[in-house]
Amino acid sequence: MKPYTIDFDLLTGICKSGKVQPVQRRVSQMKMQFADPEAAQKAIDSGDPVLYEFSTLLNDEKKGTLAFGSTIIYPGKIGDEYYMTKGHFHTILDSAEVYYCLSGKGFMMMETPEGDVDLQEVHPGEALYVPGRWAHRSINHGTEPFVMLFVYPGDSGHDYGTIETKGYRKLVVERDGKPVMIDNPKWK
Ligand SMILES: O=P(O)(O)OC[C@H]1O[C@H](O)[C@H](O)[C@@H](O)[C@@H]1O
Ligand SMILES: [Fe+2]
Repeated sequence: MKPYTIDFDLLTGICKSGKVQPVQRRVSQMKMQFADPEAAQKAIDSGDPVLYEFSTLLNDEKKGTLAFGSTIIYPGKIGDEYYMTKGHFHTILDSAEVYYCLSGKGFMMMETPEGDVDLQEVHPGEALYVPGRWAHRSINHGTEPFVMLFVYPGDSGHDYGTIETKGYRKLVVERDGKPVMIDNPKWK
């Protein structure tokens, strides 16, 4: 493999050269992850908005490589729950990941299989280190797109199943105009 460079706009996270194509996720792709599936269905019926999109350079997906890219979580809510990513553990559970916030602001919701929970707010210019073993989900509680660069080991893989079946232990919802962390009533 040869070295290469790639552009990411420092505000929007968009790769203008088209060297990497974004993947979009809409409400219909994660209806059951929201606390209020009826609110999700309403959003689907009225145009099924894009919640977030990400552009990943996967490279070889082999041990020793790095995958990297940008992710954009759009502002909005489903019921009183903010737009967020599906979230995942890494298949190789002890694989870490670094995020760097380019613009907007938001949270990273993290939890371990043992039940530790950590919520970190990130602002432009801040890097976040997600150690191995921590599932991670990005949440936009702001009014602008929440944009981050990320880097993780190329062979780490994505385990979505655990989160899809169990859910996250905690949710972030809006109460009196402010984000608050609450227990997930549907957590199994
Ligand atoms: O994979 P999701 O939980 O849907 O999140 C979307 C993307 O967001 C991140 O920034 C990760 O680094 C990517 O690996 C991930 O695929
Ligand atoms: Fe990840």
